[in-house]
Amino acid sequence: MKDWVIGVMGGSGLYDLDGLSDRETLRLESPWGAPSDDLVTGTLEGVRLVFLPRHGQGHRIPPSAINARANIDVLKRAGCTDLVSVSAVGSLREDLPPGTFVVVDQFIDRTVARPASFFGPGLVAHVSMADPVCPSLSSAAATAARAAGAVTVEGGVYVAIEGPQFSTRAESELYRAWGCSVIGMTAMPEARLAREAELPYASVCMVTDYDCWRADTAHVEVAGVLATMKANAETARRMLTELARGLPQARPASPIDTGLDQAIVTDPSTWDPVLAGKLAGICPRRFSPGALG
Ligand SMILES: CSC[C@H]1O[C@H](OP(=O)(O)O)[C@H](O)[C@@H]1O
Ligand SMILES: Nc1ncnc2[nH]cnc12
Repeated sequence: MKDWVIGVMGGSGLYDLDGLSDRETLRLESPWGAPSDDLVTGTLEGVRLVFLPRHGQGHRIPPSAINARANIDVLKRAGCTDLVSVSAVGSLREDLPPGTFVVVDQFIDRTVARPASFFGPGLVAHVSMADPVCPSLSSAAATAARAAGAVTVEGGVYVAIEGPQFSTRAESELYRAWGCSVIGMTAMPEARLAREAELPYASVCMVTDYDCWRADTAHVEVAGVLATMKANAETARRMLTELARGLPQARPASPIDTGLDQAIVTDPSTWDPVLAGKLAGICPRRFSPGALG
């Protein structure tokens, strides 16, 4: 077995993975509340995968109600070393038509109603989000998407909106003027929380529509998004197989693995013990009972 454990956060249209050997369902509890669903674990090309559909089976959970803290917490507790997110997105650029896979490398967060940190009063930390994705995992995901047959673009800015409504035309034009490439509702605060949980993160975005800015193109509607996702879900699954196949046996250490060492400000002697206990899931190295400090 290779020494990676890849968490896969499935988005709209990707509610399960097939082809896993040793498939098992895991129900994990989190001090942050209920995750979106049970985890499905199994082996693909010598790599352990842990799958979680962020909207839950049957797409029950809207973007604002996704408990991203619980989702990241249970993926980390399940032993994930890295996290690959798969998302449906609208395109804000002419040269990113539906069907394109964009492995984004930046985010603009316009969400307003979601807990966005594991930390808080009594235990303060500030991680860097300057480079919010892991470059090597993103590059491996892009190579895998190409091998799976997808037209793939490396790099791009994802603007995360609160939703659940799609954007107004003025907002869509504003995000284009800001230089955003794609638009979705879920990558934030997920990417922030993955960073706090010391999980290298890659975001593979599948373009399903042109949002509502493009002349002579019908504005985005859910039916079109789901139809395009259905057509691309198999490619996303192949991308994950290619990713697992391409990973080397040994996982190189990443600075993200120990990012909290530079980020915690609060003096350990004053840590809130309740919050420290909750944080043991995302960082046992610092917060498990035997390691406090
Ligand atoms: C079903 S269209 C809008 C929905 O799709 C995207 O979800 P995900 O990122 O989980 O693939 C978008 O963010 C919205 O949640
Ligand atoms: N145009 C769009 N806006 C927000 N989220 C989306 N997900 C897929 N298409 C989208």
